[in-house]
This record gives sequence, C-alpha cells and structure tokens, in this order.
Amino acid sequence: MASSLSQNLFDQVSAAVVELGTNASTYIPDNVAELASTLTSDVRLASSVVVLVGVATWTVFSSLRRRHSPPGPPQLPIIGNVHQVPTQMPWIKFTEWSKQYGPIFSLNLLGQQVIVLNTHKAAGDLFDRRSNIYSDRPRLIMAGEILTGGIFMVFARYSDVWRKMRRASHESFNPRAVEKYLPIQAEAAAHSISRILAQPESWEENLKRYTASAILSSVYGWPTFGSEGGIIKRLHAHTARIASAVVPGAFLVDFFPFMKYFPTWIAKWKRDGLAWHKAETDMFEGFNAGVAEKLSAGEAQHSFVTELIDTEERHGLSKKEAAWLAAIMVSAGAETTSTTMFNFMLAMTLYPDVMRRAQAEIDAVVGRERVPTFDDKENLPFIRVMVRETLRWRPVGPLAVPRQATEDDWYEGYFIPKGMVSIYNALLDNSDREYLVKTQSNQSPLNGSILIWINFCRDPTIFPDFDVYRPDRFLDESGKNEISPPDTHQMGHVTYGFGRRSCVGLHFANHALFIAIATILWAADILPPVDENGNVVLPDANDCVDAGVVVGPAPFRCRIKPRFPEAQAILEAHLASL
Ligand code: HEM
Repeated sequence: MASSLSQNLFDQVSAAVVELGTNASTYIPDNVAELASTLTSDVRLASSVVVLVGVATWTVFSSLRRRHSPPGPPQLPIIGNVHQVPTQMPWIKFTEWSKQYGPIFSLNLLGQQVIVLNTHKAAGDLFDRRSNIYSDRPRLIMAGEILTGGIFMVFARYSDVWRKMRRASHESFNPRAVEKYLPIQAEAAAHSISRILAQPESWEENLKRYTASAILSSVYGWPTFGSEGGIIKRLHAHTARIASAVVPGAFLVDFFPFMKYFPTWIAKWKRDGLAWHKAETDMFEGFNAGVAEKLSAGEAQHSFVTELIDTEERHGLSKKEAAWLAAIMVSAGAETTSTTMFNFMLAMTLYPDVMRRAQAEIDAVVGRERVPTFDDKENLPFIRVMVRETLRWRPVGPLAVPRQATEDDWYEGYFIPKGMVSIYNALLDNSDREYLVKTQSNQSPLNGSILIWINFCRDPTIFPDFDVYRPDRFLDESGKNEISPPDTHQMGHVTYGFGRRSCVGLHFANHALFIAIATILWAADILPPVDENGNVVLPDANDCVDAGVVVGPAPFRCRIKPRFPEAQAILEAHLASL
C-alpha cells in the first residue's frame, strides 16, 4: 500500500518537474539539442555511477547503524520503510511489527530513524524516568514554525518558550488550581444535560457545546453556555489547519528545510502560512485584550487569562505568547474531551449493566431530589473509575505527539542517537480484528509517520479483557479505592501521555468528564436505538472516525430518556439558583 507520505511527495515533486520541463523546452534553442544528445550517454553513465555509489554507501552506513538499532522491517534504499506504513490506522501495522520484531522496533522514514515503543515499561523508562532527554518534539517547519511561530505549546521544541508556557499553564491547571473552575464545569454540564433532555437527538452537538463552553469560560471568563456558538467551528478550523500541516509530505519545506528561507514572493505556501499566523495572532490577542479591558473596568470574571495578565511579566511571556497560550488550552482541550464523552455514550449503549450499576450508586449517594455535585465525588467511586475506563477503553488521542532525543542514549542494549524520533504505540491490540475507519479529513495527521495512537491501554498482558468496558477493573476489593497498573501514573491508563510533556490539562479534563457522566446518568437512561419492529440495533463498537484531530466513534444513534419525570425541572431549578 502506498503511503500518503510517498504519494504526497511524489505528487509535489512530479508537478515541479513537469513545470520545469515545460518551461525549459520553451527556452532551448535548436542547435543546443545536438550537443545535448551527444552528452546524454556520458551523463547517463555518470549518473548511474553516482546512484550505485550512493546506494552502496547507504547500505554500508545503514548496516553499521542498524547493528545497535532496535530491529525492524527490512528497508529500501533512500525511502526506508515509508512504503510500508499504512495511510490509515498505522498502529495496526505497528502492532503486527511489534509481534514480529519485539516491543521496541525501529523504522526508517526517508532517512529519519524512528523507534516505536510498545510497552508501558519502555515508555515509562524513557519518557518518565529519562524525561530530561526525551522531552523534545521533532522539528515541524510548516506547522510548528511558519503557521504557529514556534509558540504552539503542543509542538513547541523543548525550549525556553515552552518552559515559560508550561509553567504558566501548570500554575493555573495543577490539581489544586483547577478547583476554581469546578463551578463553571458543573454549570456547563447542567446546561448541556438539560438541553439534551429537551432535544435528545442533539446530544452530540450539546456535548460538544458543553466541553467548548466549559473551557472557553474557564480560559476567557466568557458566559457559560452561550458564547461558544461560532467559536467552536472557528477553533476547530484553527486546529485542523495546523493538524493538516503536520501530515508528512504536506509541505516540501519539512523535507528541505532550506526552503524556509525562500522569499515570500516566490513561495505562496509561505506567504499564506505567515498571513494565517498573523490573522490568528490578531484574533487571539483580541480575545486577551477584551479580557484586559473588562479587568480594568472591574467587570472581568476570574479566568486563566486574568491570571495570565497578572503573571505574564513574572513568567516572561510576551502579549503574543500569552494570547497563543490561552488559545492552545482551548484548542487542545475542547475536542479531546467531547470525543471522550462520545466514547462514554457508546459504552452506555453497549453495556447497560454498567450503566445500571452507576445509576444505583448515584441514587444511593445523591438521590433524585438534587443534581450531583463535585462534593459527591468522594462517595461516587464507580463514577470515578468510569472516567478512567472510558479513557482506557477508547483513547481519543491518536496524536501521541512524538518525542525527539536531545542526547545520545542507550536503552536495553540499543543505541538511541540524538535526534531519534520516538513514538509510543499505546493501543497494543492483539485481537486481529480490523477497525472500520471512515476518514473525514483528507489530510489526517494519522496518515503520517510521526503521529501515532497511544495504545498500551489495550495491552492484553495487563488487561486480558481489554476490549470490554469494565470500570471495576480499577477498583480494589473494598470497591471504594482506585487501583492502577504500573507506569500508568496512578490513573490506570496513559491516555494523557508521559513525563514533562504529558497533558497539562488532564486534571481539568478529569473533572469535566466526572461531572458530565454523573449528571447525565443521574438524569437519563442512554439506550441503544430500536428498528421499526422494536428490535434493538447495537452500534458497531469498532466503527471509528478519524476527524483529523482526534479519533472517536463513528456517528451512532442512541435513545436518551429521562429517568424520572422531575429530572428536567430539578436541573432547571438548579441552574436558576446559580
Ligand atoms: C480527554 C481529554 C484530553 C486528552 C485525552 C488529552 C491528551 C493529551 C496528550 C496525549 C497529550 C500529549 C502528551 C505527550 O506528549 O506525552 C496532550 C498534551 C497537551 N494537552 Fe491534553 N488532553 C486532553 C484534554 C486537555 C485539556 C482539557 C487541556 C487544556 C485545558 C489540554 C491541554 C494540553 C496541552 C497544552 C498539551 C501540550 C503539553 C506539552 O507539550 O507540554 N488537554 N494532551
């Protein structure tokens, strides 16, 4: 199967060659043609020699290099393994290779050495325990430099600007600090579930609005459930533009870095990219300026940006960096969380017994006369582990953003040279079942060599029944306390990544998932659809969609019914009391 990478490159290079050829023939005078034909055979001979020498050198060099490299599939000269990496869901191929070559194997993608890690331990050893040398990201010229000016935190190099951004975001999103956002999250959840009860068929849209609204309100202090409308589409377009630029082969400049210095009048891609960066910067700076104005008028609600305004000098952040940082928190947080909620809804339609057990816990602790709150969390262990199990069962983050080693290193007898890209293949799925994949975006970052689904969440040695949604796998014998396998950061899964580059918004996300799950299960039953004869039609659990940014379930229907007649009125009274 041809990879998108080689296809993209091939298309771009052939277009350039055709254009060059067409232009050249126009200018060659007739008397030069004769001379050219006598030279042709000599040139052919010389170029054959050059190619042969090149191939021989490459073979010797690569065999020396591979002596200490992790094993991997045989490579072709120049392109390496590019042609073998599938355009769709590459982790299936990676899982196959891990069975053949072992849990740590390496690939060569157009000269770029890549290692794929397939165990919790290896990823923990490198990304957690040696994170001082495994916290860099590979260079992405178009996505990371031209479009986002080196300040898009997710792709930022392990640099001073990343450190400043990480410090500032950690200060406002660490476990204690996120507590100030709890009222916003609870209000947004109650709004969203109330709307879902009123229009059950719009559950998907309302869950999207929920996560966007909660994060926008927390970051900018905008009113909860009301301001997110058009901005959701706008931010999705923002993230999708960046994601599409990450696709290997989408821009030649990522293979030929000197092209970055082309003047803008000959490089349209660069001109467009810089113009886009400026427009996005203006918009984000406008958002922060709006908050600053309200703050000086004494009208601003406390938010991440009001904190940044107070602390940006201490953190050494410029206005532009602060504006991008705020926007990144929204774009990294909204879709990841709503897609996790879609997976939860899917699980409920497929596992009614799990839903009943959760509802029994809610009834016992909360009752039916008030909505659940964060104060109930302590007494709702089953709901807490549903959050973990949802993140484990279907990790939405195939964008396990790759790492790059900043120093030479040895691991398990293998040499890992500085500059080696490491990716972790976290969806270790030993069932040989195929995923049905529908691609909504033509240019998915999944299609590339460096962006991979995280996957240990389905490691059969740790979770023998990995494909089953079973939250109580994370409860101890008392049924009250959470347990976690090693190297899962006391969370039971690695869906939020590893070490210094792990998700900085994970505590916010865990709270958002908890309150939405508790509220919807308190208010409603989530049931599979029925056909015209009343027979249950179960959605296909393995039918997933690569939306370009995250992977989630393919659209499916479910029936949402209030559990008791007063649910809607209680939710509305609750909202009115806030
Ligand atoms: C269920 C929801 C979420 C999932 C599954 C998720 C997953 C991830 C993953 C896998 C990474 C890369 C980790 C690594 O390289 O090891 C990441 C990074 C990041 N996430 Fe999240 N995330 C979620 C929600 C959020 C939220 C709510 C926010 C903001 C409030 C956020 C902000 C970020 C940022 C800024 C980074 C870049 C960190 C860095 O490079 O230093 N995420 N996330």
